Amino acid sequence: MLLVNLWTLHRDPNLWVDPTRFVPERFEERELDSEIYNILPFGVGRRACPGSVLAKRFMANAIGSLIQCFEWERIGNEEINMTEGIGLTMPKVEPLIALCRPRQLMVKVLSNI
Ligand code: HEM
Repeated sequence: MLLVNLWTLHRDPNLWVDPTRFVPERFEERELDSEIYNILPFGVGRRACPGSVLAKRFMANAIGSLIQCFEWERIGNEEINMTEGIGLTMPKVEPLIALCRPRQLMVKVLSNI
């Protein structure tokens, strides 16, 4: 069995400028499905994730809905500690606590669900 270390690949300073900085703009210029093998969130080849198309669509919908339907605020002003904890889903050592409230336009919609 061959396991590819995606964690290291996605943080390799030879492949990424300032790899641990959150810079979503770095993906603007290209498609994730391109032939460039320095980002493989869904694996590659015959055993690659069969749910990748669903996941990408769903993520855009989920994040879009969270932003469209709710106002988000941080609690506190201190810098967010991004240190990674141990676990399969990469938890943060310090959980991020945020406050959300439905946007005025959404109160009626959400109270009917
Ligand atoms: C953000 C969401 C997701 C990520 C990052 C992700 C990532 C991955 C990765 C890295 C693999 C291993 C690929 C390999 O072995 O090279 C995998 C396998 C798999 N994923 Fe996903 N996945 C996601 C969502 C989904 C969804 C929504 C489904 C199903 C609806 C799904 C179903 C599967 C299955 C069945 C496999 C095993 C494929 C095999 O071993 O042949 N995944 N996924």
